[in-house]
Amino acid sequence: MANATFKILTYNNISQAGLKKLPSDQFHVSSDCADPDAILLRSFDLHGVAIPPTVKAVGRAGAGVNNIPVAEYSDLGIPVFNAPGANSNAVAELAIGGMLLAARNICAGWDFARGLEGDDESIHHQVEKGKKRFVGFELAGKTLGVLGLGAIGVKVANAAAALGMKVVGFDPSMTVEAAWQLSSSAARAASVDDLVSRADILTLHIPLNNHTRDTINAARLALMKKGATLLNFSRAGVVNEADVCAALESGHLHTYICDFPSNALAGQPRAIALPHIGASTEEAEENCSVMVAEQVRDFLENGNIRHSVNFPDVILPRGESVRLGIANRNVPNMVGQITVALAEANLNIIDLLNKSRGDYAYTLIDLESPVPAETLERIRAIEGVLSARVT
Ligand SMILES: NC(=O)C1=CN([C@@H]2O[C@H](COP(=O)(O)OP(=O)(O)OC[C@H]3O[C@@H](n4cnc5c(N)ncnc54)[C@H](O)[C@@H]3O)[C@@H](O)[C@H]2O)C=CC1
Ligand SMILES: O=C(O)CCC(=O)C(=O)O
Repeated sequence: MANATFKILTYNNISQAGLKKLPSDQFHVSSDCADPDAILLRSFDLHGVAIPPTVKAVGRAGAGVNNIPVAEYSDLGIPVFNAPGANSNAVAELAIGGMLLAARNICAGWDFARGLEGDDESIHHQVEKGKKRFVGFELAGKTLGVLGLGAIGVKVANAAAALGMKVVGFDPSMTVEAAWQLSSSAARAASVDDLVSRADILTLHIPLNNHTRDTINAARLALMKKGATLLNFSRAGVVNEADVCAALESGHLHTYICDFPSNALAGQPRAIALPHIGASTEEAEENCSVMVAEQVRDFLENGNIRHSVNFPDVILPRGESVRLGIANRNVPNMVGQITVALAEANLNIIDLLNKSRGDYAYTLIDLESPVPAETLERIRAIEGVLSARVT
């Protein structure tokens, strides 16, 4: 819709590169807005937050959406967008860094070196005497287990293979695109249990949801090789932290490297917890904000859906026509009832695209003439229609 002004509420620090995609003559972007058309956020937790009824879209400038009540928004017909792959390189590089931290005892060694006192000759003497405490191991030849072969997992697997590691992965829902990108040297584990039992180093790159919570628990830790290393740049909840601490204390697990500090981990000398910086590079922040801002803008202006986690991709090229975007339940006769309402208002359809995804569907309809308010209300009142909007 030309000259529309949309209000965007931001939580967290959204990179300027993305905000520039929302020109100020058409978008009011603010961290304080009572009636936003869309919300842009990173890790802010929206669970339990009552969002205003004006909200039409939510954009997560990142990958994980466990901080967003996606099912609740689906029932309101609100698409949740994310930025698949946009920060994957940043996380993959940090995961490789995490492996090196563990393999070469870098944090403990650096701590020791920074604590040395005396003149340089004395420091040199203490270094040569003390360094035997920090003997590590090389990555080449070790087996890396990768759980979750999506955007991040595949990049970690390929980088590890290039470092001479043997890579084994498990992902029952790997996409064809990810499979094309994965190094042909990577082996396929038969199950999570098989994967964890084969790994010298296990790295987790799965989303946190009801199926993946506590994936690494006492039983799985017991299957791991004695002295193995666990990396978690996914989410705190995909491991059972108490079980990880117990495995560190028994010595069965040698090191736990993660992006999620906690009081329990602070008391573990062989746990290294970074402050959720996996995606904290300028490049990743820009990529995520640009991708999600463009997607939210296209939805607000044209009703197009691209990279939503709860609705299908539905994209129609935009002409001069009036456009109607309808989110509905994926049940019979939705398009039938909608087109009857349009026909009875004497509205001629120029183009129509309807796609479904699981329990939900989305319909874009281009019309020759404006939709009267009562027709829009009639469509909204159809059982199964979740939201309807003219753009
Ligand atoms: N530390 C940080 O700052 C960041 C953390 N993340 C976390 O990493 C996760 C993965 O990110 P991406 O690779 O970009 O997502 P992605 O969606 O490209 O890949 C996730 C993969 O996990 C697989 N998967 C899901 N459940 C599984 C299971 N039970 N067993 C094995 N595989 C399973 C999926 O099939 C998919 O291929 C995000 O959901 C997020 O939680 C992502 C970006 C930054
Ligand atoms: O925005 C961030 O820094 C967190 C990134 C993240 O965890 C994700 O993209 O899933």
